[in-house]
Amino acid sequence: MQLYYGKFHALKNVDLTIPEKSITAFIGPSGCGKSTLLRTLNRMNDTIPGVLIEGEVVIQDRNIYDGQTEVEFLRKRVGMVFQQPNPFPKTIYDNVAYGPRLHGVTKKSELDGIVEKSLRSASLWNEVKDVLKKSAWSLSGGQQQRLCIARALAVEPDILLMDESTSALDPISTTKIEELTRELKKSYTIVMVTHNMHQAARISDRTVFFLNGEVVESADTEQLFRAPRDQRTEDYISGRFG
Ligand SMILES: Nc1ncnc2c1ncn2[C@@H]1O[C@H](COP(=O)(O)OP(=O)(O)OP(=O)(O)O)[C@@H](O)[C@H]1O
Repeated sequence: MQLYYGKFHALKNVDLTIPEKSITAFIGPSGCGKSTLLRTLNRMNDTIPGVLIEGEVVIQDRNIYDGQTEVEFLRKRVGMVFQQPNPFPKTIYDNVAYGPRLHGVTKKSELDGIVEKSLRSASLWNEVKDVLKKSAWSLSGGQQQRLCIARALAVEPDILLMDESTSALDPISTTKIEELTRELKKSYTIVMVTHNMHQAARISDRTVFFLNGEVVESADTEQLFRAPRDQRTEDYISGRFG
């Protein structure tokens, strides 16, 4: 596929397959198009004026740019977690219940179940189970980020997009989210953008290296870091630029 911001050709001939139930990391220097591609996977670029996308992005046998796929379909199938934790100014409970309520779940017992399950999946339940009615903003940054993960999981997506989701966090919170991500890949397909090559090497199964809007190399993480095929990948991972 191709993506243009006006005249600027931001993604060039991107042809990728992202395996299910595994972690794929996008790496590359600032401005190479990692976040643009991530946002293409849930059509978050739709709202940016002047964006033109050519080609197909296929999720579960559907080209999400076919003109028929509703954004609602994507919002349910594809969850996203951002760089800065961004819980709503609501209680912990209401943050997690937000998506299910939007999708029509009203029964309290059902919502209670979803909230507990999602918070457990995000490894946050034990820390918050007694303070569910407290404001989400009373949590630490790392807890807020796990709450955002719980909020994303509450609508039972298949795919979880993470855009530098640990870069605003301290090392302990980062480790927690990395461990959590490893656990989540058993049930979800995870695509993450990271500036941190060590993080990609530590937790991802596949790594895609971008440069100037192009995919230079896409390979099993272990292979890409041990024996990159392209000289530019080698230069980047050995710290010669970026
Ligand atoms: N809304 C926009 N309008 C115009 N150009 C944009 C827009 N968003 C991104 N770009 C340009 O597209 C290119 C790719 O940006 P993108 O944010 O995808 O890169 P990135 O690899 O994620 O960078 P970073 O690591 O710094 O976040 C950059 O040259 C950027 O300036």
